[in-house]
Amino acid sequence: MKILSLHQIREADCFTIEHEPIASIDLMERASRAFVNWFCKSFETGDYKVKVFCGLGDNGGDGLAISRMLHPLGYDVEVYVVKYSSKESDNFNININRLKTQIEVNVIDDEQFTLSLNSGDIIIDALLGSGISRSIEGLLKTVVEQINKSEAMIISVDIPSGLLADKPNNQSDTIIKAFHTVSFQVPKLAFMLPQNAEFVGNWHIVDIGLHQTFINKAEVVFFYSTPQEVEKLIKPRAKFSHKGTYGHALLIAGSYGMMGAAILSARACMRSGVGKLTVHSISSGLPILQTVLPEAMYWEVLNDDKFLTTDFKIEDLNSRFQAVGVGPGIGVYEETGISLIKLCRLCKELVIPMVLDADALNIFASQFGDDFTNEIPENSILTPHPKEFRNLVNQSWNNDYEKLELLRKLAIQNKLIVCLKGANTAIALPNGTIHFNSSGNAGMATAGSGDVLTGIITALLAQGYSPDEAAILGVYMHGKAGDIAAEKFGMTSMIASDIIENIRF
Ligand SMILES: NC(=O)C1=CN([C@@H]2O[C@H](COP(=O)(O)OP(=O)(O)OC[C@H]3O[C@@H](n4cnc5c(N)ncnc54)[C@H](O)[C@@H]3O)[C@@H](O)[C@H]2O)[C@@H](O)CC1
Ligand SMILES: Nc1ncnc2c1ncn2[C@@H]1O[C@H](COP(=O)(O)OP(=O)(O)O)[C@@H](O)[C@H]1O
Ligand SMILES: [K+]
Repeated sequence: MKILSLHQIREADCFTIEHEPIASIDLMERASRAFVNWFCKSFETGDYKVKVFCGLGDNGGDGLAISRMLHPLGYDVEVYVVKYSSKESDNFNININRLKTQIEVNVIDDEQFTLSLNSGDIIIDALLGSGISRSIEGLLKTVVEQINKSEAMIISVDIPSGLLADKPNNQSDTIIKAFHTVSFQVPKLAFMLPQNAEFVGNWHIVDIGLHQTFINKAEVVFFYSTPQEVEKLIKPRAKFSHKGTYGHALLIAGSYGMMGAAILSARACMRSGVGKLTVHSISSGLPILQTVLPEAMYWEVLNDDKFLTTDFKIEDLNSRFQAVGVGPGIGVYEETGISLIKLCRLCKELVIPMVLDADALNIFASQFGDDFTNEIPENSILTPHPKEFRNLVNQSWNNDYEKLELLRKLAIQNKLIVCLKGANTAIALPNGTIHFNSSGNAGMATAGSGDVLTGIITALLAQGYSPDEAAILGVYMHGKAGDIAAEKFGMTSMIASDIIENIRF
């Protein structure tokens, strides 16, 4: 799903009005109806009040229309209009006239006003929408602060009032802290970013029928990968296929005291459809590996080191492996760094796709400085978490928008696929697009879950998925497995092994 810029959202509105054609006020009616449908599915009527706070622009117009629609459905609706200026939008004025015959409208025009808000109330925030052009001040600020202080559940229409849709707010900005945000047609970039989580809450998209011709043609940088879109990438298994059809993966993982990382990524690799898997690890880890994962083959480090010190040769890899995953638990030893460089050079020469994770990335950051990317083959997949990413780019950022720009730059300039992990993992592709993942949950913030991801993506590369597809599909299936695990065990109790056991291709 495309994430349109604010400018494109306005253009999509205008295009729809002109080409459907539909009057602007009727489009507002449709948007408000879509919100109301969502609301009715989510909340039954009861002995609580729905307090709708409206601004004076079109977002306020939505709030008025929503109030008019909810009232006859049996909801106990109270309407508040915050009169922070003398200018109302046309659609606001039409809707206030339509509403007035039905419900009394409370006007807030004095900063001394104290709102009476109870914990059982539902507040609908229709103060400001995507038309915000400056920080919230004065009367509006007082109202937003009182709403945020209340214990009522806040539901924002389109976007939390005060939040900018696709650029950073000032740290001191006053912004509604919604529990739910119900947004029209497409998600906003702001929803994807950790810095806005406390404002956006759980977000939902409702279809308001903006013209598909416009949306299909719109050129965008950011995408939200919906389950429907991503699951289409899964290749069915052919009836007469055999293990050779699904590739042979090499996973290089583990060191003394870190064999768990190797086991987790290897198990996840086997669960993700690879034909054959060889694990390269230290020889003292061999008995553990062979016991817990008899499906895999092993190639141990010959000298009995506690870490990887392999002098990789072309004949070790040539015509054997279709994908190489390296990093989980290998440690950041200098000797391992030398082996890693040899490995990367051979993979580049033999054009074997790679996944680089965890300590492989830490080695690059600590031993190879700013030139680290010269050694990484083009089209490799990197899977850093934010701290590993910071060390890799050797730069910090003031806000999440700057972080995304650094991510894009890394992917474009070096022709890499970089998965910046976390909630809504951001996958940057060499073509400059960024794809946000839709699956996963905070239960995955547990040791070893990143190792699982490395195994999954390595398996997909070995099966012939392109690096772009392997990254997008792998991250999604990892999150989906985490979601199933969370349902079974609870977010707090689930562990990385539970993610593996619930991978479902
Ligand atoms: N255009 C359309 O066809 C549709 C628009 N819709 C709604 O319209 C919204 C956008 O409407 P608008 O563009 O009128 O924008 P807003 O409703 O956000 O209001 C913008 C108005 O408030 C003023 N303003 C901006 N920042 C302010 C601040 N900090 N303090 C005080 N006043 C401020 C602006 O000068 C402008 O007059 C969307 O978020 C959505 O809710 C929906 O009804 C769907 C259809
Ligand atoms: N709050 C969260 N919501 C969704 N996914 C998360 C969350 N926290 C972590 N994850 C996922 O869990 C994995 C954690 O990886 P990582 O930090 O490398 O863990 P480890 O190093 O312990 O293996 C990543 O895929 C990340 O996207
Ligand atoms: K709003």
